[in-house]
Amino acid sequence: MSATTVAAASASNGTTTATLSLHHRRRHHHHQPLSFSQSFLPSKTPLKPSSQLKSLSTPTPRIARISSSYYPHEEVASIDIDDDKPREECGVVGIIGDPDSSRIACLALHALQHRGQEGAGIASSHSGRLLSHTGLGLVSEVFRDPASIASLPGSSSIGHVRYSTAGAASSLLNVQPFTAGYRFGHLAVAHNGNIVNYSSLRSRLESSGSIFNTSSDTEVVLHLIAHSKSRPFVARLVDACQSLHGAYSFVFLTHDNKMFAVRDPHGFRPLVMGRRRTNSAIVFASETCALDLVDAEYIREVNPGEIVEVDGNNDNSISTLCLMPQRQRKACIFEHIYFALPNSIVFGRAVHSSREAFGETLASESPVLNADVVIPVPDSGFFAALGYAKRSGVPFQQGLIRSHYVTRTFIQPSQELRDLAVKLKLAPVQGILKDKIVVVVDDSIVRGTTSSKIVRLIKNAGAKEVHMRIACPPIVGSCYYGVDTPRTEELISNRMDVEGLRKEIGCDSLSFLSLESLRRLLGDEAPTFCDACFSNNYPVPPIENEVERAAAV
Ligand SMILES: O=P(O)(O)OC[C@H]1O[C@H](OP(=O)(O)OP(=O)(O)O)[C@H](O)[C@@H]1O
Ligand SMILES: NC(=O)CC[C@H](N)C(=O)O
Ligand code: SF4
Ligand SMILES: [Mg+2]
Repeated sequence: MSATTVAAASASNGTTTATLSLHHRRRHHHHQPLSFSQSFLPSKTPLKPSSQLKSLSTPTPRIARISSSYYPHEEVASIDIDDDKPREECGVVGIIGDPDSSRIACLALHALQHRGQEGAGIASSHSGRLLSHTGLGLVSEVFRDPASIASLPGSSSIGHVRYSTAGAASSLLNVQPFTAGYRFGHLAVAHNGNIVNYSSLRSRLESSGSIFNTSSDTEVVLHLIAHSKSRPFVARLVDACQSLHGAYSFVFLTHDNKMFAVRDPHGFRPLVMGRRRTNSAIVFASETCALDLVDAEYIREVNPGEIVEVDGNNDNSISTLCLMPQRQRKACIFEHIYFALPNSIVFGRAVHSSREAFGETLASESPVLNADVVIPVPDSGFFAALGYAKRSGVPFQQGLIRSHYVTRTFIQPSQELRDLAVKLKLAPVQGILKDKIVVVVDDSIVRGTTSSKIVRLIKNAGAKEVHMRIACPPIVGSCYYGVDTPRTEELISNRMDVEGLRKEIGCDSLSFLSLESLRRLLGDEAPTFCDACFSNNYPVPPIENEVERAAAV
């Protein structure tokens, strides 16, 4: 049994009652009951679809101007959506050298929909102008009307799907790409990540005259570019990025048909580059699954600290520049655990293989004696469960069926409604579960709500014993680099030990993959991954964000 495993004293399968010796330093020990105060609504309901179409071709002011400010009346009330999960991250795309660039960008955004469901947008460069269309909701909602794509002509486009880390989730103003005018022309940006020193940068910029139009951290980069005195554009970009701390995978598009893909020196967030097989258009995307969908062959990652420039006026010529002195890569391991799609290659590794390996090791570390069946918690627990079953030799079955019409985001006010929410999303298969010793494998536990509901469902379906196995270590720290995990106090593994959590969830035993095993599985590359949400070792000190989050309580 691993050091992060605990079994119920009453478990009759041979697992022993464990005394806890967790590897992870707990900063907070609030032994309070979970507090749930949400309302039950499907995810799409609260986000009133709203969109805006705009063209930037007017004379330019001295400072950066965010075009969405032209439509302040379209701002909608801020509504808090599901806060008990790690929210996905954003997804970015860029296509240059394709006469149908906005349509291809839209397809690529569909492939990245799992990375953000709050808003979507595309900006294109056409005849010296930037055009854009952004809206709240899913890609299919924002681009439902074919006229929206038709209104974005041009051979280069960038796109974005958003899940907010800074700035109101339901504000149309915060939906990217942002387009801005300044003294050298027009510029659009799409960002995945989170700028840790955003507040101090914003204060500094405001004291020197900048007027901000959004509450998003991303906007600071446009002001920094506008303030830079360097030339050409790429030098202004370097200037701006040198002031940023934290995580950024950016795609920029200029009015004169140039595209710039940039990754922060630690390379927290993924960004890959490919080439369309049909017409050699260059494609940038957060994940390779987007390249696959638009028939682009994978070329390589944009390297940490690198700027890749593609000149659409010069036969898509590519030049690259190292952004800053080399730092150690700190790629987000949570991409492999939960966020990325299993069919993507992220940070040079196949996501499905990582998950299978996590599951296999979990099976070796935390076996369940006499288990009858291993079942995954769909969707993201699938490959870890497969790995667990393979290593343990216990049959793999689909004991929970997931509805394809229910998204990840649920808001529920009471226990009855939370149970109903899970019933809508996940249905137990009684024939597989009844009278069985069931091993349930999920990728992660954040607040513990999903796990407790699932255990109840499976027990109600007649299971004899339910053993939860989690294919990552306990999450004890918030993320400041682009994953909007709840505040530290809300993370259940920060509020109780594994035995407390097991009781809360109501299962017969509970085990997590240990941090040591996770690192061992990454081999020589382990030091090049960020695992701060498990270890509290933050590669970029999150002091400013800590202060902000505390103030926001
Ligand atoms: O402990 P919790 O706060 O409940 O959060 C953890 C759960 O949330 C995620 O699933 P989600 O339903 O978001 O997405 P999925 O369908 O892709 O697994 C994750 O896979 C866990 O199942
Ligand atoms: N998750 C993300 O990458 C979000 C990007 C940006 N920080 C925003 O809040 O819009
Ligand atoms: S803190 Fe966790 S979620 Fe955030 S970048 Fe690091 S590993 Fe990823
Ligand atoms: Mg899940």
